[in-house]
Amino acid sequence: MKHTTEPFNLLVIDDETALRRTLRTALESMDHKVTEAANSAQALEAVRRQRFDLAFLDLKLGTEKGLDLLPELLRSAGDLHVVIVTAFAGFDSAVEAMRKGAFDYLPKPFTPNQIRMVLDRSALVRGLRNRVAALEERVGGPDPATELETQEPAMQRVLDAAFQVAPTDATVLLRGESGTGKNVLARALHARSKRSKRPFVTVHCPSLSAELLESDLFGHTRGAFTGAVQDKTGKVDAADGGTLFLDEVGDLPPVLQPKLLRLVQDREYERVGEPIVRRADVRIVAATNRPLEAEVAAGRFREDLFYRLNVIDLTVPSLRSRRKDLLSIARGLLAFFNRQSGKSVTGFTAEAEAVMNAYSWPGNVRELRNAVERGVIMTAGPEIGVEHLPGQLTTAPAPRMEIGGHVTLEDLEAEHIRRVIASAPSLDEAAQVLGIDPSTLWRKRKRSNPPKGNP
Ligand SMILES: Nc1ncnc2c1ncn2[C@@H]1O[C@H](COP(=O)(O)OP(=O)(O)OP(=O)(O)O)[C@@H](O)[C@H]1O
Repeated sequence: MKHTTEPFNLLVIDDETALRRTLRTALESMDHKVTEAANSAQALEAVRRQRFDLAFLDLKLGTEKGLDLLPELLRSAGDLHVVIVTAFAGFDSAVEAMRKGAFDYLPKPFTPNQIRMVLDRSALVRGLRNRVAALEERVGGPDPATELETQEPAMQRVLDAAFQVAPTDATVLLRGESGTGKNVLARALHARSKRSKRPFVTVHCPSLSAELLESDLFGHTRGAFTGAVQDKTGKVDAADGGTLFLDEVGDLPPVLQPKLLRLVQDREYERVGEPIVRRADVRIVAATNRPLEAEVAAGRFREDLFYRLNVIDLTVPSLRSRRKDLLSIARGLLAFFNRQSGKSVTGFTAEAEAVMNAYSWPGNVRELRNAVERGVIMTAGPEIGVEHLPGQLTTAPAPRMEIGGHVTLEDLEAEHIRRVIASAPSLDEAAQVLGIDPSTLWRKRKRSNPPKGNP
């Protein structure tokens, strides 16, 4: 008998050994993984140690009552589906169990077909829940169909490496300037992994205070801190079986770094206010737009955590170093904004294309996306002209400076210094990245007279 859905991780809770074995045999013949528990204590211990998709719970557990265990099970494992099993198929106990949060009810004796129907329904509900979570993730803004094809060898190497590690569970660190598409690549990695049917969950490390971020990541129990009025599961739990994406991981507050290290290293964590060790089955992908080495050198990022995250590191190239891809990405974005606005703009004028090609795109693909969106809105004709593009494309033409290009060492150094300063949080840190002391940096800046607006 084969299962019709993905293999489940199942828990069978019954005090009678013979009944556990019968159910186990039936479930294993459908290729599911089964763990047994003979009483409440064993069941609770099991759900704390690992994640189960579904538990079969007998209403009669020797001297204990399955109905008393049900709320505790659900409290310990937020999204567990609990199916009540009983020989006393009283309507009242079924109603009571469903009221307390059971997923379904199986009266004994049941057939393999009835088991299969319950599992199919559970898979359907879980699949819908994952889809809702994925859609909620996108509510922040509709996403264009991202084009991962590239004409640039450097980008192709990144994509090749990314797709090679995608099916493994290796931790990946994505580096690259802001807006280069690290988020997009993280999703593509997940989509090509064996976890693709499980959730992809993003944690924005800089967006919350340390206290809220800890609860966002790991969850909390009621009363763990002011405002924690009820138990809450965290994103590690929500990502179980899937991928946890830690965006801007360099901004993770120091107090949380040992906790993240434990998660990355041992896949263990605790909810805030609950000293119970939980196990997480997540693949970790982290992203940073700052050189983490500088954060480590400045004592703001733990070195051991850095090494744990930096197992496979991939640097997404800036848009200015992907010139050959620029117009094809722009055309893909144009098609997207046409659909969104109901317009039918056919392309860019030759002059607009020349301006786009010459511009340095410090905000990378995000800036290009905004420029194309603006162009589609502003043009009344069939094409986007220079006048429809944002002003900075023409007023601040940055020099095109490529290593190995026709550029003096002095100009190259000045441009490198300008960019490091622009991405570092302070001049001291920029000096550290550059490997010079702050006074030398100050002198060099003065000499090269960088544009105003930099820190
Ligand atoms: N290849 C692409 N095709 C179309 N759009 C893209 C592509 N790559 C990135 N984008 C778009 O560019 C924007 C920025 O991408 P993304 O958020 O992945 O960058 P990021 O490197 O993670 O940025 P940050 O470091 O600021 O978080 C998004 O709106 C994304 O949809």
